[in-house]
Amino acid sequence: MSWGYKPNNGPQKWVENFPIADGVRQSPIDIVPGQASYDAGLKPLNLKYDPSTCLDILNNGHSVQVTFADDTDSSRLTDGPISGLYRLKQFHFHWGASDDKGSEHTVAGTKYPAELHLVHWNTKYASFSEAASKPDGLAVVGVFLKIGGENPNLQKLLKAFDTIKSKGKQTSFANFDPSTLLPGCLDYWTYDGSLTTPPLYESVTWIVCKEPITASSAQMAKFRTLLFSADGAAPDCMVNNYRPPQPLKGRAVRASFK
Ligand SMILES: Cc1cc(=S)c(O)co1
Ligand SMILES: [Zn+2]
Repeated sequence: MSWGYKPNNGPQKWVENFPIADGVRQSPIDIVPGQASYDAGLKPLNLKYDPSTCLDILNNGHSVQVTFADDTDSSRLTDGPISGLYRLKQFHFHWGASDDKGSEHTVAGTKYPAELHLVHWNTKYASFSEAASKPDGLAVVGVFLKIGGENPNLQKLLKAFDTIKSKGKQTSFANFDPSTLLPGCLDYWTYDGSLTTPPLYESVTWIVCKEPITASSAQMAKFRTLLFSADGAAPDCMVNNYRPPQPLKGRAVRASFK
């Protein structure tokens, strides 16, 4: 039985096969704005994405993921809390079965309906997979989704969902600019954490944007038409693919803004 989000294979069980689930820098966390310390030394995020690096969109059985060509520096993150240059590898989402939950990070206990993760890897290493297990290997930009007006930039993504409904489905997906999914204001919180899915490597510098982007309730419903299950298996709706907040264990959360 492989890991998932059900009572018998979900976040409460992951520690059985991935003991680091009880580690000292696990993600996500509850971000308490009043306890975050403003750090004037934090630089603004510098994100530059080249839509021509967009390759395909995939249902990997845990989320919907858009993958990028990472053989050049043309889609990358610099500055912010990191040093060096991190290349964009993929982005994906976590969401709930209803609009009242779905994000992984929470803000003073508040859950958002979904959370976008833009995954970047440190080019001091030779590849994503080499970087993925290093303490400074990854930088993930998290963006909350809140319910509001229809988001035209999500539409292109959502239209592809019908062709990747079940686990293992993948289709080419070109010329998508992930910067269209970023909020106008790039104020952020940052802390040292981990992947939020197994293998839960403690390799992520988390960069969580304070400002959410919007999605309509109908657009959120579209995410919920995806399936955890493969073609031919009993259909199992892909919902609640989020890990709940983990203990802070003394970590500092810094804010790039006052
Ligand atoms: C690499 C990676 C990062 C995150 S946050 C995730 O959910 C899955 O895979
Ligand atoms: Zn994620």
